[in-house]
Amino acid sequence: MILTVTLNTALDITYRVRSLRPHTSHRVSDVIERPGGKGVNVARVLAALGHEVTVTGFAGGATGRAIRDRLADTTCVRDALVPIAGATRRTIAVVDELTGDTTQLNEPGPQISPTEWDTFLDRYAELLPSASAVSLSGSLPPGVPVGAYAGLVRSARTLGVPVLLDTSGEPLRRGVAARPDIIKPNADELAELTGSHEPLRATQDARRRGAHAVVASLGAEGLLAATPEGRWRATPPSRVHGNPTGAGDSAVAGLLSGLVKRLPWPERLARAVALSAATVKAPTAGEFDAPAYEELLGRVAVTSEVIAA
Ligand SMILES: O=P(O)(O)OC[C@H]1O[C@](O)(CO)[C@@H](O)[C@H]1O
Repeated sequence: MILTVTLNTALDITYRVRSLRPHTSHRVSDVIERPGGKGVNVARVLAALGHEVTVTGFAGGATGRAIRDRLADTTCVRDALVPIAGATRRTIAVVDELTGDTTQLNEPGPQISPTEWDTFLDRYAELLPSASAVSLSGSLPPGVPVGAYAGLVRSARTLGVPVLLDTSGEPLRRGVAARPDIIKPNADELAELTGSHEPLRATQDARRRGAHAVVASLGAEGLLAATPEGRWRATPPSRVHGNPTGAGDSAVAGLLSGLVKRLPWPERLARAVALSAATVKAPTAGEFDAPAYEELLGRVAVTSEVIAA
């Protein structure tokens, strides 16, 4: 099975409004709720691709219950979330129907006690030996140590389980130093990590800091990868309009799926870009449009990248 870790799970709420304008009140035309947090989205996409997935992290309160009830209905996804006293957060994505733009509001998440953190570490240690790969995704809720991902990366590497890290800021900086197999920062996260706003050089720099492979998500421009086997750029055939929430998580699912199937890097990247674009096309955060994925897959351009001297 593939293990996805979401320490800060969320009940993702998507609101559609006619036109979003600050300092005014809005009538919401449509509300959709779904289990979220980055690793939960990764799990859902992996399951849709036919993989067996186990989800771990924390869940509590009515929001946590809602997530667990929905996960129970998701084929191929096993719930191994650790119960907590606090309540799982909500995130709100507001979709502006006129422009198609999305505004995202993410709550910080519940306080995690030292005992709850220890319980999670025991659960992770139990699950790791049967995982073919693990993803560590998203922000850390209050109370979880800032070096948490670094420790989780080290445990996976000790057991020889390939580990992908998708986070930001100091948890990313420390996690990279623990030498994960793959990181998937967006352009801002990569620039913050390396101090470089030139993505190709920044991906190389992130590798020098410890990541074996770096796959940067560059929005509409697709993915840029620096790996031990080479450097590639993977671009969707045309600009896709829609809700980008969860597009990065779908890219992570594509990379993990390709990893466990031992596909060559260019094929992994093509899948990741097609899944990401098909997620933007789907109306709800964290879902992908399956026919669009099949159609886009053959039309993603993957080209080798050379760094100018
Ligand atoms: O953990 P964060 O970085 O706050 O991200 C969480 C959010 O990101 C998303 O996964 C989209 O990538 C949403 O589902 C939402 O839950």
